[in-house]
Amino acid sequence: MKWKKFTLTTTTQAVDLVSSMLDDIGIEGVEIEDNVPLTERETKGMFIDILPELPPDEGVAKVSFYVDDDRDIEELMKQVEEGLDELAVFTDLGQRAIAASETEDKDWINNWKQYFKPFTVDDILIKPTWETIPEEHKDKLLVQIDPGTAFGTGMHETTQLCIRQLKKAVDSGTKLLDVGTGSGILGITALKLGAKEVWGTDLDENAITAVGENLEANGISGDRFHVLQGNILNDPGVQEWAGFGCYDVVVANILADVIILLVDEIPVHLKQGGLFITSGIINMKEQAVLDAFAKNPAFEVLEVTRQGEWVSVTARKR
Ligand SMILES: C[S@@+](CC[C@H](N)C(=O)[O-])C[C@H]1O[C@@H](n2cnc3c(N)ncnc32)[C@H](O)[C@@H]1O
Repeated sequence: MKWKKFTLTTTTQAVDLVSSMLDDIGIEGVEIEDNVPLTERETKGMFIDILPELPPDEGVAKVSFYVDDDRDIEELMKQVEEGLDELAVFTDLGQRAIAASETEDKDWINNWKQYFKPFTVDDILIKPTWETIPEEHKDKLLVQIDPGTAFGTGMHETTQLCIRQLKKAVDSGTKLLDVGTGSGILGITALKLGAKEVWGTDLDENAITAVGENLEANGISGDRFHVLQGNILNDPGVQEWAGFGCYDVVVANILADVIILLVDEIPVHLKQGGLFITSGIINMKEQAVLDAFAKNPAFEVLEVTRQGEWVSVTARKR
């Protein structure tokens, strides 16, 4: 589909009002660029570990919106200008300049698919559901994934670190808890490796649909992978649902700060001798994660593995 991009230069204080005005006239999904640093809460909510260095905020913001070619652009821009006139009465709109850029061909939801190609993690072939199996990989253990809008194609280093640890940890009796399951890639790989059953949690509701679809794509029955939206860190309902003292392996590929909190929650869910495989840890936070494990007498760290700038820590419950 063809889209035209318009960028309004305005003030940071006007951004919320402008976005709401655009929404009122049927323009959804605006893009905002400014130099206002994210709050700690925003950073956590977006699962970002390292923030870019920003120049000082000078109160200027750019609000971009996309309009598809089918719309009457002249009429729409008239409505935008009228909306801005109304806002100008009670807020400073700054420059209020609108720039139109070249028409682009964008499919926001599906654009990433062109970068997701079949790849291997040792003897496992991870393949988008829509691609065919490459001839040279026909002998590999096949995992098919369409993450949809959930996280987890398997291409990220942290997912691959977890998969390599799962290969060592999983056997035919394994009951696995997959915290932050996303597309379900880790749980599904564990099932393909022979695990008996998986329980997965995620904060993201999209994970529920993604896991269901990916189980189907892999020919795995739904009663082997149970999934729940919620936070095992602070929701007694989720903790109860997952169950206590019953897992051979827990895997969590999230972020160092979340792993540090999980170090105190996971022991109650693991069997004695069970393994906690963690990743999502950027190398500069490796020591903080190791310190958290060292502080908890329930765990002994067995192995630390690394790929690129990412780290995985595997610990055993004593
Ligand atoms: C990096 S993705 C990992 C997805 C997938 N497991 C993989 O390895 O590719 C992290 C996921 O953890 C989820 N998440 C973050 N904090 C969580 C928490 N406290 N409990 C459950 N899920 C969480 C996010 O929504 C996201 O889907």
